[in-house]
Amino acid sequence: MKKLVESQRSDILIIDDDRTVVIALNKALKDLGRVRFALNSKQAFVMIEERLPDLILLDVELPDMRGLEVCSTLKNRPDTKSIPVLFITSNTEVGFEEKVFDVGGADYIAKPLNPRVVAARAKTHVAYHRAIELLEKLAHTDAMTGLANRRTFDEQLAIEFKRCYREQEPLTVAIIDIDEFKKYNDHFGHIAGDECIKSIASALIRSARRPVDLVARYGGEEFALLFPNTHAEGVGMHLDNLLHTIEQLNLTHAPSATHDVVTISIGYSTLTCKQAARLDDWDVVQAADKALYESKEKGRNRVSFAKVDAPSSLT
Ligand SMILES: Nc1nc2c(ncn2[C@@H]2O[C@H](COP(=O)(O)OP(=O)(O)OP(=O)(O)O)[C@@H](O)[C@H]2O)c(=O)[nH]1
Repeated sequence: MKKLVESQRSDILIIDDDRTVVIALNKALKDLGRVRFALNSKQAFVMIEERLPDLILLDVELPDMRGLEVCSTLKNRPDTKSIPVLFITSNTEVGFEEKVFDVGGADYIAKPLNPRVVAARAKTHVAYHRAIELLEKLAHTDAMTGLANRRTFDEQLAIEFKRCYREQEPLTVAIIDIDEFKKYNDHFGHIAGDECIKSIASALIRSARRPVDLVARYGGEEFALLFPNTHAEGVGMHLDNLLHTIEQLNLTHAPSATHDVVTISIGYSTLTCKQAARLDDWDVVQAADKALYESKEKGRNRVSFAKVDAPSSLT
């Protein structure tokens, strides 16, 4: 893990309007990676959009916005909240230290700057940030396929469910299961079974239509797809195409299986914003699961749709 954390070049953003400070910091930090600098907060936010830095060194007093405000803004944005912010200050006011931590600052360095202290602190924070990012990634990724894992699916489902209600947009969920996979494993062995799951996972990710659509490994030989802002009609044809895509992978199935090549079954369901107002996010998954069961019952290698039922407490 240490190697992975250190392998990429880090990106450090200095936000300070004092050019002498910028020059001193650049000299102290250039060995740690790429150093960029902004002279005010407006410039800084543009640079952050271009690329998320691994560390921000922030002057407390900027010409257009207070450093504390800049830090609060960053900590309130999902994409920047985990970036460590190190304040640079000559402020000796009582209580200032608390203010830095109150707005989510990682630490502060007092002027006059000591280049070795700056470099040491920066290095520690970059390493922490990298390690946390890596852990986050590992916690949300299925190790075998590289797809999003069940945890990511559950989290994203909860987010999209709320959005469905708030923005009055439908939300479609599909569950996919590899057909007669036990026969595949029994015939070819577990390692070949893993390779088969990986091939299907790659095909599913290649077939994703939009960046917002989520493809996850739901568990075992099951996958789950999330289509935000999408009606059932918008997804049906795509799912039919997925059946063909998997068939065309031409993965030879076990001799005892119904089809010569590996196939999948799909169930899907759509939640409208009206339903989101009175149901749970799991109701749409349950409905998709019910539809998957129907696909299996009807002979596999097919797509079925099921309406979201009212929860038992409402029926
Ligand atoms: N190789 C491999 N096999 C897995 C993995 N996860 C689950 N399986 C296997 O997938 C098989 C699923 O079998 P079943 O649930 O009986 O279903 P099936 O044989 O696919 O039959 P249908 O779903 O009815 O078409 C089991 O043999 C599991 O051991 C995995 O990560 N790797």
